[in-house]
Amino acid sequence: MNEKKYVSTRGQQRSLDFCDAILQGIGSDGGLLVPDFELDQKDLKALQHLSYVDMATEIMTSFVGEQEKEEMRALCQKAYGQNLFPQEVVPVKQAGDVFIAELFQGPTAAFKDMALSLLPHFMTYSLKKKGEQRKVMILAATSGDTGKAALEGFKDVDGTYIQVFYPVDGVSPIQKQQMVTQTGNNVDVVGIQGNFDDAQRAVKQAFQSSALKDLCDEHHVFLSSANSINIGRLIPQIVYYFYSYMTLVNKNEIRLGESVHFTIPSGNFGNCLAGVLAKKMGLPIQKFIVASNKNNILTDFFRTGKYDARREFYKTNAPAMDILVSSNLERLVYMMAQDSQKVKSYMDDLNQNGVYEISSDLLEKIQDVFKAGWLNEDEVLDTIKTCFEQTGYLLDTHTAIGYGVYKEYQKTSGDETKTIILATASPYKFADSVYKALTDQSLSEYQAIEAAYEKTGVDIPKPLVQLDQKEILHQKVIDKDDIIHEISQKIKEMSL
Ligand SMILES: N[C@@H](CCOP(=O)(O)O)C(=O)O
Repeated sequence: MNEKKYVSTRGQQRSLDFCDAILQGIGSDGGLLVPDFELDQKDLKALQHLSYVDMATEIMTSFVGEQEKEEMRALCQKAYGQNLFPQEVVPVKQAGDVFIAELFQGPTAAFKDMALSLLPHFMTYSLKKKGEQRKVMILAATSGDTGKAALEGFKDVDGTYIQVFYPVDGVSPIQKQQMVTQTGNNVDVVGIQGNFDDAQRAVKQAFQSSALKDLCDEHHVFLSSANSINIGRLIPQIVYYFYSYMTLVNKNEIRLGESVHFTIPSGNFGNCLAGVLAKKMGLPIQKFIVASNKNNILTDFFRTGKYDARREFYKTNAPAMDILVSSNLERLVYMMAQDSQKVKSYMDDLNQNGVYEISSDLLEKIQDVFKAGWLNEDEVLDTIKTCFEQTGYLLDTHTAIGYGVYKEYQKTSGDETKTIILATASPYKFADSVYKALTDQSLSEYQAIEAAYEKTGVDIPKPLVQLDQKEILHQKVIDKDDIIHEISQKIKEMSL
């Protein structure tokens, strides 16, 4: 009997085992699935010298059950032990007095690869375990990085079809080119006139739509998600918290058991939530420093307890974080409050009125562990320049936000606790902004890649080399209100 069960943050979903949780992707009540069991306390000493594959195996097993450990090992080996990542899956570099965990060494040069190289294996594993005969249609909303990583992960995977929606004017030119040139016989990439929140909202609605459910049944298809709403996206992300921590231990930068801070550039909040799970599993994380761009709704939330989405949406030079409805905050509130009724009423408030406010005792608990801050676009560019000049480390626009927010925290608090910043993407994915930051000159995206390389000597990730030469295969752009229709069209085509 598998005792690792998952329930919804909103309390109205029967409990599911790991495979059903992965396949279903989201709670049937619109909530997000969370573990309904005490998380294993990991023995840090036993993890200290493990390879990435072995560490991932240990962590995954905690969420599936000991009896499936060897199967987990085989999946982790496929994801991290072959040729998708370099030998050092997550290098931890030093930039001045901070440590930077480079999560962008995978096939699409963004941290989403850390989970999306494993999620497709979870998915096929679960399809098989459940004897599922239907095809799964994976939906993803993206503000730039998830889309490409999900496409790359799921392309040509048997039994799956993937459809990605991205804001046509809301991602970097490189991110867009990565998606619209995607090959594979089961992929669909659709631009929308709208923003990420529009795409995410429609995708969430698709899961709740009884008309779509009927259509799916008729065509022997079911829906799942490649976004961090799927618990299968979060679990693999726990591993790099442990791994980067152990790298510092093994380099004698910290003692085993010493507390550290993590700084996380945040949008949909999945990256941070994985850290919260790592902390619950015994990783000595003292604080999470949550970094935002001008869409600073998370900063306001952590400072005031009020989540107010009734505000202007900005397009910024850190587009992957251009998000106002940060899905995984729901999981955090659930985990801190342990009260699904409360979560449901907050989410009802958010959906109906665009705002909710948590109780003061809950805020106090959250503020014990979370600090938050944000940078505007000029500050992002200044930070890239200063960091490069002072340390020689080249940040992308999102990681620069993490770096800048951390530096401000360090200055104002005087807190010198060792800190790891999660680097979420290669600087070359945002080359025009990065080049502008370094030189104050504007170049087109592809010229900026070359020029930034000339200036810094930082290697250009292979997947971005000659990206501009690739054939454009996906040109479709639709209105944000037509997303559900587009999904239904694809369901019909899938069974042809
Ligand atoms: N920043 C993301 C937005 C979606 O986040 P996810 O972690 O829920 O997939 C992106 O780059 O698409």
